[in-house]
Amino acid sequence: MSPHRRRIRAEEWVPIGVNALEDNALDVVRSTDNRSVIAGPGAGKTELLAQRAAFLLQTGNSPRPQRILAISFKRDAAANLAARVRKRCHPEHAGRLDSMTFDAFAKAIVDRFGQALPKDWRPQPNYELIFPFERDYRDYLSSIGAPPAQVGTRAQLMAIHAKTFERKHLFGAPLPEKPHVPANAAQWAADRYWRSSIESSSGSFLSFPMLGRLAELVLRVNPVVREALALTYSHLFLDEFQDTTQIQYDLVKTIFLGSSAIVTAVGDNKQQIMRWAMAMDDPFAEFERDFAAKRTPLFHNYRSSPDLVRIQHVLAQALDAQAVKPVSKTTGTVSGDSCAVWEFSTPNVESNVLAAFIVAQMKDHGLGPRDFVLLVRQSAKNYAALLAPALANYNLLLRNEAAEIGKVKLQELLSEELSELVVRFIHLATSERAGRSWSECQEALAHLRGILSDDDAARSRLGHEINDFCAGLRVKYPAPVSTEVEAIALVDEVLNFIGRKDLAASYPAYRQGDWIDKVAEAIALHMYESCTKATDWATALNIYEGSDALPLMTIHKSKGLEYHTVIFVGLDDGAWWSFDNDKIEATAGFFVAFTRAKQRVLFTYCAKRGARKKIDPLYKLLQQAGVSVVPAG
Ligand SMILES: Nc1ncnc2c1ncn2[C@@H]1O[C@H](COP(=O)(O)OP(=O)(O)OP(=O)(O)O)[C@@H](O)[C@H]1O
Repeated sequence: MSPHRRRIRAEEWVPIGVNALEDNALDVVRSTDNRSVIAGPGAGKTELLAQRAAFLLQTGNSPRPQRILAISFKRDAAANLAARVRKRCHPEHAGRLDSMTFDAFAKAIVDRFGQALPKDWRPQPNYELIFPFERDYRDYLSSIGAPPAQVGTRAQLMAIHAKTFERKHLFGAPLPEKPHVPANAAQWAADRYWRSSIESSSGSFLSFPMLGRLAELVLRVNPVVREALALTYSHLFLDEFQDTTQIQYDLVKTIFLGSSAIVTAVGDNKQQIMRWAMAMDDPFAEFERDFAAKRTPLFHNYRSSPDLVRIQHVLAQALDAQAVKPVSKTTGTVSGDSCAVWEFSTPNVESNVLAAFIVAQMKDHGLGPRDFVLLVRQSAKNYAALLAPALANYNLLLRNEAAEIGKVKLQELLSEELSELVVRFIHLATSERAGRSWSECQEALAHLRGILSDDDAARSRLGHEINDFCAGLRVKYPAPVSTEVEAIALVDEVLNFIGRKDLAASYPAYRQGDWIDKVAEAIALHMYESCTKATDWATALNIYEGSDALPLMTIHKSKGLEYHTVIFVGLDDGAWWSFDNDKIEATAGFFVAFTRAKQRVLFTYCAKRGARKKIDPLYKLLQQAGVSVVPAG
């Protein structure tokens, strides 16, 4: 049944696309107060948010013209939530959900209102985004010389750990309206850091944590803007709330605390894997206190088979002794062990055995390449170098999601609006039957150009324009491009047709700096790469989107995703070298990786890559759960 626009009475509303929701989930979907939902993996937390959006939009509980703001951690999680809502709601309803990442949200605020910041904090509008690492802070501290004598000494400066500098001194507290007069060496260094990032002679250089703090400040000192923003939203959803940083939480508080927006925060403490990136110790407790939110647990697991849920529970208890065992709502469909550690003599043998196994499983269970994921702890590129040729022997493509294309990560590139639009237009121009693409392209352009759905004349003109453009493109590019120059020209042509100005007007990220050019460059590079492996456009676009490629990614990138089979390559000290630094976070990472699987989890071990002494606790947990270690080649 296609979703309709008509308002549904709240009493008559039923969940869409799933058979049922557990009682607590339904209670949260219909709730009118602030809630925190803490539940294990696969409990349907993201699904609950999608259902709640549908409920609020379809019943009018989120009254027009107000909107719903959903904040996720990753671009694909944000896109996934929006897609689930689009699938279930009429476009006019789905269009009132703004689903984005925290970073995008903060950046959009600074991009829109940054010039209203107090002078000392006002960045140049064409600031550049930077991504500093711990070593950059270390280098900075050792490069800035000695503070003035009345403030402190160089020895005091050198005693500050780079992490403490970042967490406490740079971003630990909301920014004051006027910069502090530094009282000690750390404050002096932090103040200089901010000053040089904002006022350097070569422009402003801002990281996402800086944008978060600036966004909070601009709204705090401009109450009218803050109120307008708060009033825009009737409801706020916060997904993966366990990984919220103080910066993000302060921003949420400044905008929404005391506003009429109703907040729903969902997450799982056991999946907290971003403490290294400044996640708060216990964001749920603070949220419940500040927003008087009621905690509501969920008890089902809709993702994993009963046997995997049993093993997951052993891991869960290592992270939280009070964890309640969830009830699996699916059935096991694979024969043999649903989890094992496979030992290999060399990484080469490992790659070949895994490739053969995946191909056989695809055949046996009618699966596609994207039902599998190859997870690694880090250095995905090194693993890809071995695994890709082994898979290629079976005509399987590997897609390293962490690969950098120009200045953009592949995983990010593919969820860029511009990338999606360019692919749609090329598809429309180059395929014989592209009925759905045609209406998608028309819809997207009408939206960008502000053409209303009932303006028939403008829509018809737009239709002709699209047809003419695509006909021209078809003549110019009958086959996949064969040079990088050609790819750049093609992307440029499509981009100009879509309209840089209209894109910038609709998407703040494309308004700022040269991000749109970086994305366009990455699209062209990736398009060229994809074309080199194809003889026709359909195949080239397929390769571009990776719909038929097996994904390889780090644990961190796998958050929120799910696969039939998870293969974790390299359960050894080499990959988990920092295990001793934060055992809890490392175990949480292990838990996240494990819980992405619906039916099977395989770990691989190869002595050539490292011992398994440091991570013995992980092996012990598997042993405790009855998981066997077997020689596999
Ligand atoms: N009520 C339900 N009935 C059937 N399937 C469901 C239900 N709720 C969720 N699912 C399915 O279960 C899977 C897990 O749901 P979801 O991704 O929302 O879980 P989650 O709690 O956010 O997981 P995680 O924290 O592990 O990322 C998805 O495939 C989803 O479509």
